[in-house]
Amino acid sequence: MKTIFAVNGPDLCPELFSYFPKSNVVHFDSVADLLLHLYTNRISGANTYERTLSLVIHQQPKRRGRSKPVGLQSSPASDAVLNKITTAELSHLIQKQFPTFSLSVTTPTDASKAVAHLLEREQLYSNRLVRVATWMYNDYVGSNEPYTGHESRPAAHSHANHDSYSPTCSANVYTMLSHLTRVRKRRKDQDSSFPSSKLISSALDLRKLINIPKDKLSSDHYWNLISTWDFCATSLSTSELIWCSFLILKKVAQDAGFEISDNNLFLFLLTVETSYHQGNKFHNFRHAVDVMQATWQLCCQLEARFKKSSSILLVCVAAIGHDVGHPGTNNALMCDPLSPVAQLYNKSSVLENFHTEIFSDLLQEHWPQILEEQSILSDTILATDMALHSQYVEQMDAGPSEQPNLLALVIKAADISNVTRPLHISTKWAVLITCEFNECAALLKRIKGNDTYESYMPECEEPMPDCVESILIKYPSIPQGQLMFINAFAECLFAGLAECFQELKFLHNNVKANKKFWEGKCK
Ligand SMILES: Nc1ncnc2c1ncn2[C@@H]1O[C@@H]2COP(=O)(O)O[C@H]2[C@H]1O
Repeated sequence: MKTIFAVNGPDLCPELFSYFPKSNVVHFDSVADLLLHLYTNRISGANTYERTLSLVIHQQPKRRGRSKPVGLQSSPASDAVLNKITTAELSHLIQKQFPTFSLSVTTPTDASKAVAHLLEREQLYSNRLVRVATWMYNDYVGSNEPYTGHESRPAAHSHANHDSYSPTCSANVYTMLSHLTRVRKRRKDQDSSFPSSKLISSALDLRKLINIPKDKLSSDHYWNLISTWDFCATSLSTSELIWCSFLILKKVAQDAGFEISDNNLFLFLLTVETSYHQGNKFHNFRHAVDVMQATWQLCCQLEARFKKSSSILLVCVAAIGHDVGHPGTNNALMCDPLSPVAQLYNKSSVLENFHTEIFSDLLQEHWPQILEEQSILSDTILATDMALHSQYVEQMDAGPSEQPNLLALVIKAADISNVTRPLHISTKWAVLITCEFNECAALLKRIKGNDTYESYMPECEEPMPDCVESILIKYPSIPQGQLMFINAFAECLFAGLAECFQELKFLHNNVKANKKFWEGKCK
């Protein structure tokens, strides 16, 4: 545990410092300052709040004197209102705004207990593979024994980390099950008694968090970047990714007549960003922005074919949320060994169902109007399940009367469109997915008990070289892998799309050109 955040000047008992150095306690005078600090560190990458366990010790205000729950108030001095929330409310707000953070909130009274508990877990959690296994399998603690699955665990043990919401001491170690459980509880209780995230957008000017050089902002720099197929999300910072997403969504929302203020749109995007695991090599916010930009570009090409102006907005929103909470693995690993989340979804489109449910909850809070077309959201996200790939390709081949839903086809194409980007961009995505595949293989080996967690050496940690030839020297297996993926999945999809929609012929031409290059490298 790197830091303890102390909010509102709590009395910290001396016992605490037998576990933890005093110098590592950071004090905040207000909840607003704490939130700004969390966002700033996350956006800059200084602390993702995923690799380590963090703790907030919150001094609850002495006198409240309010009759309504905070979430229902609209005070002009919102930051003052924000500062009056209880520890339970702060814990709830943080879990809602920073869903993937392993950040616990506690009272001064429970602080020592919480610190001891977190320190006990922390050493294990510092290993990336143990973290991923914990997210997926919930009760998994990274022992070097083979893991056999959720069903086979004794009941008492299987919920060891299933932290039901406890206001005073919730040792919040992120897991997919706890995320889903919270979302389901919110839906069931419709709990308006807890603070609405709107409290944050009315208290903070979120635009100020986006750190971008002035000269780039004042010109058409980002607008030019997002308006072409040469968009390269891998070379953008988190601030720039949020800014590009803001530009796209503001435009398509305006065209569709779906009102959202700039500050609420920033809050939505910040919450989407914190719903992705920044430490994943491929399935992270960067991939989400890449897929949304591709989706938007494809929609611009196909614009005349859409019956409703809201379609483009809905599919762009679906695209940015289509992988929220992704553990950086795959459905096969979710199902074998059986994870609790796979069990809940009956092993069917497990990750896609999970993303849909998590993202619907996020939209309910931040942009409920989008949920008026809930079926578009779920149909498009579910369409990204590669288990359905051949079904889509076959339907397209069967002729116009059998054609699948156009929006589903667009997001599906966008999801694997990295192989149709210009070669220097496509190669970078290839490296990232290859590193993620390698990590999955390493995890599987440890789950089976064939290697130890301690021996794991993370890959792709240094910056990637810029030119294709240098990348291939470092990652010689890329050409073979790309050829396999293009031959097995991508080429038939883009050929089918080109056949049905001549506007999308460029995708087929691009993938054929990239394939030729990879073939040349495999000779
Ligand atoms: N460039 C690529 N090379 C190999 N596999 C890819 C590539 N891009 C996408 N994929 C695979 O296609 C899948 C699409 O769905 P997922 O995002 O679940 O996971 C993705 C990867 O498994």
